[in-house]
Amino acid sequence: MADIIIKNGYILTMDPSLESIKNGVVVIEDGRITDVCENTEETADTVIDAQGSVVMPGFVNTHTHAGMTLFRGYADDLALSDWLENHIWPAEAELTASDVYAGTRLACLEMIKSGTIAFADMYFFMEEVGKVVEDSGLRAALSYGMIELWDEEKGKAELKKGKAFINEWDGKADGRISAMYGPHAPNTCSKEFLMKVREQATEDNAKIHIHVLETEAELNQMKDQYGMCSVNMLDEIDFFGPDVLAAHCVWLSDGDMDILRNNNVNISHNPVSNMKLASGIAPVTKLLDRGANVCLGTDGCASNNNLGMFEEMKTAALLQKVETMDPMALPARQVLEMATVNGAKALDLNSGMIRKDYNADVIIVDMNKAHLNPLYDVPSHLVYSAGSSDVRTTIVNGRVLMDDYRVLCMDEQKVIDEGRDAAEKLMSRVDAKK
Ligand SMILES: N[C@@H](CCSC[C@H]1O[C@@H](n2cnc3c(=O)[nH]cnc32)[C@H](O)[C@@H]1O)C(=O)O
Ligand SMILES: [Zn+2]
Repeated sequence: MADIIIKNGYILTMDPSLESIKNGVVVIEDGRITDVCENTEETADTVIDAQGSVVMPGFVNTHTHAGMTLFRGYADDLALSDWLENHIWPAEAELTASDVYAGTRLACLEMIKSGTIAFADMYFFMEEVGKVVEDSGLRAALSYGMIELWDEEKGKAELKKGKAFINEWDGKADGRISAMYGPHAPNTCSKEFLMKVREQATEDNAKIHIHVLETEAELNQMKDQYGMCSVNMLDEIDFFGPDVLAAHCVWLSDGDMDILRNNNVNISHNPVSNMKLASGIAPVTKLLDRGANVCLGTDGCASNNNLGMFEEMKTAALLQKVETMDPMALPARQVLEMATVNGAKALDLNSGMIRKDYNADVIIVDMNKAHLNPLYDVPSHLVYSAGSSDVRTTIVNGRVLMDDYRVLCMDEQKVIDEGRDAAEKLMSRVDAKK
């Protein structure tokens, strides 16, 4: 007997070798998908009727700072350097472990409710993030964000923290958690420090998560300092590889794109954050045309201001169209791939498709809504019309985290209340320092 059978749904497989099934069945056992078909004789403990819904792989959010939910709407409408240096960093200086715990729980609740099954995170107090991910049932690739600022002693201490986190957390929660090194960016970490991180990551067989060329200011700073851009500098020190997840990559030349593609670097595009901070427009269409693995992230809640992947998909599609002045650029199906298949590839997850032997990381999207009717084309609706609140069921590793809009893995109201309380106390400490 299987654990779960989902029946009567439109199965959007995202599997290039298996077309979508109009009225199909997904069978789940021991955390894996064991069958995807039109009909089954199989029985299960739990049978989910997905009538009028789309059954699809859950989203992979490849760049966020989950704990930053506490700064949602705190400092809007500012440029990145002013925003970070004068608002976010002073506030983050007051963060405690329990704040990050509360903020990350709020983030996980939001992600489960909006159909995200895995996320890549870079922040402080990552042990707290690990605990939240372990309990919530989600998957995550976690990194302690290391900022060195050309201070050798600070660099040593940061690398030590990064390594300790990896030693303790990589592979935890039945393999749902992986740990990465998180050197913040080429303009907050020296070349020497980045070389050390690369060496250490190779030795520990750990991946690397880093911000790259998010702003024009970074590009200019790099040119002044090294006489070349971040991508060239990182290439020169042999930093790149398929184990690198580079967030943003906005200010790329054609040569930079070739370098990223040739080194199989995973690129997290975060269009809402890039638009809100007026960082610029990443050349996503050109990267995808070259065959690069471009995935999708929301960035933190202070620059977005939510973790919804539906909104991120729509924004990505619209932004490329207006950037290239080509309405055919980045069509719905391709954006969906970025948010599922490509994200899973970047984090090395056996997820991102509804396919036999893949992880049972499945969401059910309710199409019986005014804004989703009539329905001609499923990918089109998912990208251009649907929203976070249309997700009715979220399953990760074969565990139902949300069933028909009811969150089962945490007390929703308590998580909201505790997030609000933590933010209020944090802000009174920040105000007292002013
Ligand atoms: N150990 C470091 C913490 C780094 S966590 C990662 C950092 O990235 C910051 N961050 C969030 N969004 C962005 C972004 O879009 N660009 C650059 N940094 C960001 C975030 O606020 C946090 O300070 C320290 O002691 O400061
Ligand atoms: Zn970021």
